[in-house]
Amino acid sequence: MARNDTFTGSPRKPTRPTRPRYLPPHLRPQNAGSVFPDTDTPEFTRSRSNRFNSPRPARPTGGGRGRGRGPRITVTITNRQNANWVSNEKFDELDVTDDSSEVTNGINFDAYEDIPVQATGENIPAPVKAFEEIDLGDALKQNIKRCKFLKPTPIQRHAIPVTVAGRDLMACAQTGSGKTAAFCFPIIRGVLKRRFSPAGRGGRALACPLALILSPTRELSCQIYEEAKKFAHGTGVKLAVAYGGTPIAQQLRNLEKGVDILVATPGRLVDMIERERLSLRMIKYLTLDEADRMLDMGFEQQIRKIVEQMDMPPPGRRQTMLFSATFPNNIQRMAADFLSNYVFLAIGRVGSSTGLIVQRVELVEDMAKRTHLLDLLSAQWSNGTCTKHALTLIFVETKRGANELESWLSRKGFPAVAIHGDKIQMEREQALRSFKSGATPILVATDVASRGLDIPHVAHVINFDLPRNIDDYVHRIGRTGRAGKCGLATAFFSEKNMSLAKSLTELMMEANQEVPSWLSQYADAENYSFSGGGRDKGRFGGYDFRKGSPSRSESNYYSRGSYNDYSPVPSIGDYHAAAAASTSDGFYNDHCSTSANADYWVDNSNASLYAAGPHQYFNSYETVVASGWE
Ligand SMILES: Nc1ncnc2c1ncn2[C@@H]1O[C@H](COP(=O)(O)OP(=O)(O)OP(=O)(O)O)[C@@H](O)[C@H]1O
Repeated sequence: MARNDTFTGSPRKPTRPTRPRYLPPHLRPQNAGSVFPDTDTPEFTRSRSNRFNSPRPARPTGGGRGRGRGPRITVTITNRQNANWVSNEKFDELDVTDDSSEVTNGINFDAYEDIPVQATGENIPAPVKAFEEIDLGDALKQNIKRCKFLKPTPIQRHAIPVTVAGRDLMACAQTGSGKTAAFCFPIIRGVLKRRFSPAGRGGRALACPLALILSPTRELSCQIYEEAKKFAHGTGVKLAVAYGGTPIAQQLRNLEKGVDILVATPGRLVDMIERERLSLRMIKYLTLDEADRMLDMGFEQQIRKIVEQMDMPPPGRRQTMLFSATFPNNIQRMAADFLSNYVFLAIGRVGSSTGLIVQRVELVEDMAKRTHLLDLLSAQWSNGTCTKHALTLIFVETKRGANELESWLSRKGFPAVAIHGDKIQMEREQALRSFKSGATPILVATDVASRGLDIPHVAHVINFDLPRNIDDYVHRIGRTGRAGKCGLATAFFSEKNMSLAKSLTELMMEANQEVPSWLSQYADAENYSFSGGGRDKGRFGGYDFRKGSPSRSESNYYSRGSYNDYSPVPSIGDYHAAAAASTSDGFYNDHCSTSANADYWVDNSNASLYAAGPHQYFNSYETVVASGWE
């Protein structure tokens, strides 16, 4: 924090000595005392210290603190006697952006109609076009309006009717496309309908929630909890969150107060069950967010224990929802154990890397990465595109690497903070807060921050070290380009990453990105050697593994947003399968026409971004920031 105090010129006393900041000669502007001169202004200092000193926004403005994208507006409440005032006031405390301009500015809902959708399973409930079409209850609907969710996103349009109808679901949709609400709304609705049932709920010492939402990281669990709290505001539905790294006592006390919906990470959940403070016997709704991660080798045992070996009702007696942006076939197969007569939904164009994210891959030797990063950040700075409203998230491979890069960047005058699994929870939370607020506009992270986190204003994701697995890449770059906004992702590709060349090339091609010729050559070479890190055939957005390779006759429906449109618009899975089988049923042609219509949920005002060639790199970046983020 001391470093950031220096950077912003905050009058607060630093808690530890300020590090001297070196400014490389090539970065020295004529009269700058900071690498980020705009944040040195008294105005920024003032607003930042306000934010830190007061945990809540000043009233009677309606502007929330947090997750907003774009400038906030001040809503003056003219009638404080209004019956809604108290309720609205409390809602504001829940970190809701009250920027009425942002929804229409940032998200182009018209582009929804072009989204390719695949749904398989028996008797699939029809999708809806508006939240009003679903019986969600008045209180929940009011909260949806307060959140400025004017229209459901494609995953919400298709998934909510399925789960409201009581069906199990395996859903695959692009990063940042609104999956959280897609599982929260039906759960809250269901809990509201059930919670007054006379069935015993355990009593004070034993908490028996009706719904359990599991996620792989503490930060993601907290985020889902905060989001669900907004949706459940004023409904009487009780929520609690349980995650490791913090004392369990307070979390147990919260459970004692009663809990309908519990959001948890697996480890802490098991701990609570083993202490006999929590029982899963009343669970009616089970959600695994980032389900493929939850069922991969790292978590599978724990999840099986929770779902199969504790007292949770079996499939059929509970409703199970699995959500992710990626769903490899082997994981789908395993996940099927947890489901009963489920609907499979794949929503999104190709790959989970939406056209919203401009992807760049640069060939950089390991030894040269730091210099290259410095050049990149310097260029951003000179373009004014590394500010509190255009954050940069840098992924590295190891915890040690994260610490080292954080220190090095700070020494070079770039305010950075690191997050990784070896930091204590308080440090992790502080780092994230500082990054989100823009006080520290660069976050260096391991994969602990790669999934699910919805941080407004992340304009640039840099894969300083590429991950080993293409799915991790998809999730990492998905921290930008969210909710209809544009973003930029840059990857440093070195010799170590050869095994990723093929899958990366495929992914970029699918997302209409410019693939450097050297990368294509590596990908070709990889074809002749091995295919480690490659994608399963027909995987993302993929097809239901129960059906094998997709074909028109097998699938229940393919559509572009409209349920009645049965035209076979393929997803990436279809694309691969079609390529592999050289089918003649028009997949390729259809795919091409889909590609031409590439803008899923795209802010069309950023069209120039997509036309930008390699030499327009920073110009295009500027476009992202100018029109997409601020
Ligand atoms: N219907 C909607 N209208 C407007 N904004 C929405 C809507 N649904 C979701 N959002 C916003 O979109 C953003 C991304 O949503 P969310 O975090 O649920 O994405 P996700 O699909 O879970 O992403 P990831 O795959 O990275 O976990 C959030 O800020 C959320 O508030």
